[in-house]
Amino acid sequence: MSGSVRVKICGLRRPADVEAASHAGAAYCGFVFFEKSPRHVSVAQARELAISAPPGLAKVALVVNADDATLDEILNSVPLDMLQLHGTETPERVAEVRRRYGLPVMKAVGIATAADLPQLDAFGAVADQILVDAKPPAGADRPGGNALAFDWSLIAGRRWAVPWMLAGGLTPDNVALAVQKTGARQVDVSSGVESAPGIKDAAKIAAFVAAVGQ
Ligand SMILES: O=C(O)c1ccccc1NCC(=O)[C@H](O)[C@H](O)COP(=O)(O)O
Repeated sequence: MSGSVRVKICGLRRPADVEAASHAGAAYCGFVFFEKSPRHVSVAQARELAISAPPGLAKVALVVNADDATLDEILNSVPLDMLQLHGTETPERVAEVRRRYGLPVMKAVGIATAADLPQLDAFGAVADQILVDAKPPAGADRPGGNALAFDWSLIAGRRWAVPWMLAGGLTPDNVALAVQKTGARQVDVSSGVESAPGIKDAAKIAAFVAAVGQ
């Protein structure tokens, strides 16, 4: 188990990944609906993965600027516990998605400098959770999952109105320090538990969750 710090393993693509996340003691698993990502899953794949998830492992759909038709298609097929909005969605859109689907919504906010921090307050006022992630590097072809950490001292000691998760470049080797420096009670990882982009590694997942619990 991960002590009192909850872990989300994002970008799962195979039933064995779901099993590995659950076995390690993760609290959440994430499915990426973004075609340019090496972690992209179809609605049919996500349905199979979600159905295989045991009770206690919350299933999160990660979408990027998804319209209602896309969300309808996902939610009509895939049993989910949370939506993660990882694009340039506005606070108004976050509120609209919460109202329309009745599921908790986590909004990802990219951080690079102190100038990005007010976004956390803005989304903390409308979302159920916020994901405090690294801002993607210039020219990146995806808005997250870039194995990039931000300066954790920017958020040390800060708190928001809703629960939050730390993400961005976390690995089994640095996650304990990240938790210590930021006070995070939830962490999210994708690249740091892979053997290659899009290929989750069960041993790294287990090592990550164990490192969080130390
Ligand atoms: O993982 C992707 O490919 C991805 C694509 C589009 C939007 C978000 C994406 N990933 C987000 C995450 O998996 C994490 O929530 C977060 O960004 C941390 O990723 P990493 O630095 O790889 O651990």
